[in-house]
Amino acid sequence: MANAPPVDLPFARRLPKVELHAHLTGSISRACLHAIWETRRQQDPDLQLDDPLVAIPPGKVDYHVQTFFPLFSSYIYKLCDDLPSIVFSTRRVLEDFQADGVVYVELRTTPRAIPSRDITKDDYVKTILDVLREHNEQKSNTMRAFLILSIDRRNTAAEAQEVVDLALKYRNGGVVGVDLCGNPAKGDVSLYTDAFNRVKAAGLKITLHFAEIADSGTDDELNTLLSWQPDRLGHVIHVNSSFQERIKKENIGVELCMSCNVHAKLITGTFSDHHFGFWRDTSVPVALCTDDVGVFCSPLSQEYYLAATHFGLDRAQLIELAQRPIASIFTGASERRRLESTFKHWSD
Ligand SMILES: CNc1ncnc2c1ncn2[C@@H]1O[C@H](COP(=O)(O)O)[C@@H](O)[C@H]1O
Repeated sequence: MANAPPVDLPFARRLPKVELHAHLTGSISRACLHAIWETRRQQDPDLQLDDPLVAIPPGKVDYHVQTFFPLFSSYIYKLCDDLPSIVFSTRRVLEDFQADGVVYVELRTTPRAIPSRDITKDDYVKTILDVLREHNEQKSNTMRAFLILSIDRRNTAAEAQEVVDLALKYRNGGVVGVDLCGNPAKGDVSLYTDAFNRVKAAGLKITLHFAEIADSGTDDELNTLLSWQPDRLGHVIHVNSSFQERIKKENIGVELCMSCNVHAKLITGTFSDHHFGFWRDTSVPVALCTDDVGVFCSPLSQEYYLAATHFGLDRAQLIELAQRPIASIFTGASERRRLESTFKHWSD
């Protein structure tokens, strides 16, 4: 590769990629939301929801903590509130990741009941797992997809236990772990200690949103989160050197979402200031991730391209970087072997 041309977007797209931090509802493209809105409007001409292309204007990516979370509760959840919309959007999300060269994805989603349509949290999870299974069984598909269930920081301790119940019920049906997500400005995480202890005791994997904002990066909160023995951590922004050392010592995988962090102003500065620059020089598994490609509009190929551009990586270094998440996938040996073999046989 001595004289290989510099990394460009087509190369980053062709590169096999592993996506470990993608919220299902946040990964729905505006075009897909628009298609759902068109269908819903045909069924119900009195539909009281704006066109997604108006509610979430094309090109707008500057959502921050105060505007980002309401986008889901006040809009997208209302639009995607029946099983056909959930099936349609999940299929599209899988197609979009695969078309971008992703070969392995662990999507995550918060179990959602929709009482007005008689949909339980169990129905919601089962519906998504059916779509994932249908995708994985299709031999021509080059990407395999698995599911992480999220506990939202707005959940009560009992609701968190319900998520764990579902994760355990469907652990042989495609659920590989449990996440803690939601507005980092809300909630007291110690409420979920029993729930995550149950996840760990059952042998399921744990990933946690970690120190996304200064308020959720207190020593108290981070000590509680680390006491649950997470396998991976998302964002990892407001982390002082003593927590960095613990993460390194315990070799916990880090899921880094550059575009989200820059556009949502979760970090100070821009791409070249991102803490990817710190973690890339450690030996922990590093995974570049999209977080919410439907909102921040940067597919995984672009995240790799941005890393190459802002941190001076050549093609060989990018291929190496793309393999770093394999050590921290939640599925185990057979998928790990498949991914290692994919990279071994891949040539540009
Ligand atoms: C900025 N980064 C983030 N930090 C924390 N939580 C986030 C997030 N991005 C998304 N979510 C969580 O994922 C839900 C949408 O997908 P699902 O309905 O679960 O599939 C949001 O409601 C939010 O709680």
